[in-house]
Amino acid sequence: MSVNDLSQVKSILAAFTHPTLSKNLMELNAIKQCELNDGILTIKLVMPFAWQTVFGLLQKTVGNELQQCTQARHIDWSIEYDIATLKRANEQHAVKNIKNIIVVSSGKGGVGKSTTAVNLALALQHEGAKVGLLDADIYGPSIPTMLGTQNQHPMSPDNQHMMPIMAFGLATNSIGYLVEQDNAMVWRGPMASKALLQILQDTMWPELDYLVIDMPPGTGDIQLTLAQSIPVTGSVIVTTPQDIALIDAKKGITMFNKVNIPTIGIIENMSYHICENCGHHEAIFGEGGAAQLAKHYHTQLLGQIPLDRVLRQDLDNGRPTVISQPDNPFSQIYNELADRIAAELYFQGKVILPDIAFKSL
Ligand SMILES: Nc1ncnc2c1ncn2[C@@H]1O[C@H](COP(=O)(O)OP(=O)(O)OP(=O)(O)O)[C@@H](O)[C@H]1O
Repeated sequence: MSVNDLSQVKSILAAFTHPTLSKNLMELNAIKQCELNDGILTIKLVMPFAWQTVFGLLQKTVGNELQQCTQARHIDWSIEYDIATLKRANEQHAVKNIKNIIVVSSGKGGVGKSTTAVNLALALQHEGAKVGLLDADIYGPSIPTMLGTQNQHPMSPDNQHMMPIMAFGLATNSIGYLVEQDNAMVWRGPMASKALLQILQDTMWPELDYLVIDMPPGTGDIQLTLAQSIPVTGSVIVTTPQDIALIDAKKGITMFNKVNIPTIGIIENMSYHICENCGHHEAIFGEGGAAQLAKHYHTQLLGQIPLDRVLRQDLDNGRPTVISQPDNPFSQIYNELADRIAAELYFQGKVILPDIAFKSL
């Protein structure tokens, strides 16, 4: 293959545009191999954020054009991930082995924050990352039930630290594994936030690209203390399109702004209902609110998740949709959401060097 052909291949790859690419693949320095041997074009990418679904789209979009320009019989595509560690708030509390922490919060209870956190964590893993999930929702630690791990308790090899509970490849810990739900509910502010921070610090996390934290709902003292103490890379706010939830979502954005945690964007859950008989989309809780909210606060509407029985049933059965039905369109929605969040985190953030990245307390 001539040098010209190779530069044409690179130009075609660089011309690929997608909402997850604020810089193109050349500018990202993501093209690590580009060779033609015996009619086989080998393309290897290394990406700094989870990107598997968009990688599939890239292949479909440019595959034919690449084959035409190189006359290759076949393209051998591959992707690896070297997920970047990004600057975070409260750096002095950085947790060993964890590159990036994404907090999932909501101004109001019951909007689907835990549902989103669980499916998002699994989707980030599906998209190529090593992922953990910490359930910090003291008022309703529902993640063990959603992952089917409700009867498990973390082991402590040294009576100080806890081994995470592994579920579908995720390293997890939850207040729900440790205390009876009713006991946790009565904890007062300082006690609750102290306990949650201790769980974060005392879990023996394996090396993780992303730790997703399911925060307690609301914007009170517990949430503020956590936001001021957890080494957070970015927050995502879950809301429904209902006015009352949107008002509370605003409080969430304001709280994170106050403590200098970037809000990566807003996820609108229960956005619409798809009629099981005719496929009609109905905006049960109203429409357009989350998009307006995002615009007003100069942030992004990251995705819209429909209200659907399947999502609830799968969680009630302890096998989230992303795991139990990977080909379901809802899993696709979560996978795309995961790519979007990982990319926004990267492009809105600042890469930090690994030596300070792995500093432990
Ligand atoms: N998009 C959806 N479609 C169908 N059911 C949903 C959806 N999102 C959430 N649910 C259901 O709504 C209920 C509440 O969801 P979830 O526990 O995730 O909310 P939450 O915001 O975390 O609540 P809390 O603040 O009380 O912890 C659950 O039964 C869940 O299965």
